Formats: sequence, C-alpha cells, structure tokens
Amino acid sequence: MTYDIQPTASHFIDGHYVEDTSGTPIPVICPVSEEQIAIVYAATPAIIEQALAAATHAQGAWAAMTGTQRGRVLRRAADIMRDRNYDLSVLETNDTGKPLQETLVADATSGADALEYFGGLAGSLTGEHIQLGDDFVYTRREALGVCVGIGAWNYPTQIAAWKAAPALACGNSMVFKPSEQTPLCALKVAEILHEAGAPAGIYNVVQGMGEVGQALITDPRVDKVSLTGSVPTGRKVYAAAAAGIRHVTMELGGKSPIVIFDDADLEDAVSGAILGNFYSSGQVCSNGTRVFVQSGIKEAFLNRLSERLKDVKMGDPLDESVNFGPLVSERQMGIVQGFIAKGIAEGARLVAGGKRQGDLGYFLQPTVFADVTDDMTIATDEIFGPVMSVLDFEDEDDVLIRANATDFGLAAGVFTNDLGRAHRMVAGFEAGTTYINTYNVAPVEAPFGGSKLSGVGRENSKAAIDHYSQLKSVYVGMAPVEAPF
Ligand SMILES: NC(=O)c1ccc[n+]([C@@H]2O[C@H](COP(=O)([O-])OP(=O)(O)OC[C@H]3O[C@@H](n4cnc5c(N)ncnc54)[C@H](O)[C@@H]3O)[C@@H](O)[C@H]2O)c1
Repeated sequence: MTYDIQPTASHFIDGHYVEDTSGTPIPVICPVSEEQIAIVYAATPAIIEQALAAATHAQGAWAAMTGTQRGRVLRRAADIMRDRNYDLSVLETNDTGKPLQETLVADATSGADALEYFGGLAGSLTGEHIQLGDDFVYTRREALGVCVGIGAWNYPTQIAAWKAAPALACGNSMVFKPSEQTPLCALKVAEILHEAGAPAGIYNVVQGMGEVGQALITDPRVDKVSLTGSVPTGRKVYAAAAAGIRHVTMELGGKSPIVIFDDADLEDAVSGAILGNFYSSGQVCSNGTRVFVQSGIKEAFLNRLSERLKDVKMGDPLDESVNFGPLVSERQMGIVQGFIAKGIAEGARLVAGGKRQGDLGYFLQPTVFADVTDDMTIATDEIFGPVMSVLDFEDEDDVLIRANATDFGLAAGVFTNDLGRAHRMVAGFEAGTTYINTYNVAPVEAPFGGSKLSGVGRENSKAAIDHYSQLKSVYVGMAPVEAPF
C-alpha cells in the first residue's frame, strides 16, 4: 500500500468495502517501477451475488426519488472528486503509468464533469404529451433497472464515472467491473458517490477478469450492459447480452484516420497528430493512427513532427514536467513492439522511435512510420500504443475512400483551411466522432462513440439519456370504449 488514498479492499458493495481473499489474486503492478503496489482479489460467486442483490434492492427507491434529488448527489460527488483531484490523479498515475500532467486534467476532472453534467440534467428528464382528439398519450421516461458497466484500462476513473453518471441520473443502479489491469480508481468513484449521498447499493464495484464480466452480464436481474473495451471482447459481451435481450452500449476500438491537406495550418496539424497518437502513450481508443498527409505538405509535416518530438520528456510520470509515460503493462509493451517489428518487416520507413527506452518500466519511444501503405498491418490493426503511421495521398475523393476503408468507425479528423472541404470530409467520414482542425477532444456535452465495429450507442451528452432510460407509453381513453361485439 503506497498511498493513503489506496482503496482498503477489493470490492465496494452496498455502501462499503468488502474483501474476499478466496478469489483469484490480481496483483497491481506499477508500470514505472514494475513493482507490485497493491493486490485485489477477483470476485467470487458470493461477491457477485452480493453486488447484484444490493443493486437490485436499492434501485427502486433511487428511481422513485425526484431527478433533482438524484442530481444533487451526483453534483456533490463531482465537487468531492474535484477537491481530491490531486490524490486521485496520483493513484491513477500509479495504476496506469500515465503522466501526472495528464491525469490532473483528463481523468478525475473528466469524471467530475460527467457527474456534474448528468447531475444537472437529472431534474429535467421528462416524457411527453401527445394529444389524440379527446384521448391522449403521455410517456414516462423510466429507468432500465440494474446496469452492468465493464471498463478498459486506459481511463479507469473516467470510464467508471462516464458510465455511473448517466446511469444514476436516470434512476438505475450499477455494478461496475473495472479492468483487471487498473482496478483501483473505480473503487474511489464508488466511495465518493456514497460519501455524496448515493444510497447503499446504487453503485457497486467488483473486481475480476472476463469470467466475472460474463457472470454479471448473464444474470437475469441485469437490464443493461455498457462495455468499454476491444472489438473481440465487444462481440462476446454483446452476444451474451443478446441472449437476455438486454440493452447495450458498446464503446470499442478503432483505427481512425486524420487527413491533413496541403492548405492546413502546419503547427495545428502536427499538434493534432501528436494528440491523436502519443497522448497517454498512444493508449486512447479514438486515436488517429492513420495520418494521411497530402504530398505538398508531407516533408514539412515530417520535419516539424521530428522537431516537436525532441520535446518529449519520458521519466517518472509523477514528475509534472514529464509528458510521456510507460505503457500499462509488460504484455502491452510486447504487443506494441511486435507491431513495430511488423512495420519494419513490411517495408514502412521508420522515421522516429521504435525502441524501448531504458530497461526499467514499460517505456516505448514515440514511433513514427512514413511511406505506410493501406494494406500494411500497422495501417489496418489497432495497436493501442505510441505508433503513428503516415500515409501519402493526392486527391480528396480518393483519401476519403481510403480513410473509410476499415471495419472500425470510432473517430476521424481533417485539417484544412478550406471550410467547404472540411465539412464535405466530415459528412463523408464513416465514424461516430469527428473533428475539424483539432483532434481527440471529448467534452461531456458532446456525444462520444463509434459506428461500424467501433460500437453501439453514445456516451456523454443528452444522447446518453436515451441509452440509460426507456419510454413507457400511457394511452388515456376519454370516450366510451367501442368494441365489435
Ligand atoms: N470506444 C471507447 O470509448 C474506448 C475507450 C477506451 C478503450 N477502448 C478500447 O479498449 C481496448 C483496450 O482496453 P482493454 O485491453 O482493457 O480491452 P479488453 O477488451 O481486453 O477488456 C475490456 C474489459 O472487458 C473485460 N472482459 C474481457 N473479456 C470479457 C468477457 N468475455 N465478458 C465480459 N467482460 C470481459 C475485461 O476484463 C475488461 O474489464 C482497445 O480496443 C480500446 O480501443 C475503447
């Protein structure tokens, strides 16, 4: 236990920490020191039962509160989260390896934004009135019931809060399973929600691997499943949810394009490509890892990118001047190294990075390949590490076809000073989240999510309300009922 803020047990159920050391031990390894900083235990069937029973028991009374009352709890939780941002960020940095300069602004703060936004929205959730002559219909916007959230390891606090906030605002309860690689911060989200006044059982966290996720999804008490993870996992989770006709939100992987035209602002385009490839050491789902650069700006782009890469500062991510951290695990580092080797073997030109940095910690240099072609593995597969592929193009129509020639559809961006072209390009992109002259910004007010294999449903914004509530129609007859006999 390195920090006081460390959670005190593996699970948070029915308003308090719960331990059961008979579950499979899950060591938490710091990606910088490679040392074990904590241990949690996977949920046993008894723990899973406790969590689902608590969530089921608590949900009805929570849904019966007014939206304003529920919203007040969420907004209080947002305030607590902001007050503790520094400590939460340190915990997140230790768990994920992401630099503190990132976690201070993008994790608990983003989670707090979601709690505040959906807290504000909760009181205004309504149905509608439809007049039909003398008769009328009104709709009731009702909670779905018990929701299961399953998280990936790259944004543990953000993912936990992005799922909790709309779910709870709509009157649902939740059992959340964080990634086994980064299990700590979701426990703090649960602790804070309960400190803010969420009734016991409304938001529970249980640890474990895929089996625990499956046990949760397939339980008949569960009404909705929201996953953030890879496409292969998405297929399994969606299939399991389908057996029970459960609602789903799927936030899955991507291989997104960034298209840079000759007339783009060079500095902005380079910044966008850096944000879209190297933030969080490249472990961001919406990363624009296929960077299509028009021939007239290509050399200038690569030169300026190389210069900017000199400002990369790797090192202890708790040092606030460090801007590039390690990958989350040795396994992930190995996967990314495998892709880099493939890029070289398939003939891409390595123009920066490509190597491990030092031999302690899972640090990989930010890596840039040029002369990448559409069929190379580094241009087709999600790498989830700091590897940018630069591809050449000449023509707008052609680059749009190539940008869309992927089964993924999470994000896409365009850099150009031609407004007409910018809007034509985003209209043509087959992606859920698109950008003009910027990249990888995800404010809570805007819908976030993917099309094609990258997902189903949207997180954030008012759109998320539709994914955590359902409408009941109430037909009110005002005249005598006419029947044929
Ligand atoms: N679209 C988004 O918003 C978004 C955000 C972050 C990450 N991601 C994606 O997540 C992936 C990286 O994260 P990861 O490696 O943790 O993903 P992953 O798919 O390996 O695991 C995600 C979660 O699913 C659980 N899981 C695994 N198998 C399961 C099963 N059979 N049933 C139920 N749960 C199961 C894991 O334990 C983990 O909690 C990348 O593909 C990335 O693009 C997407």
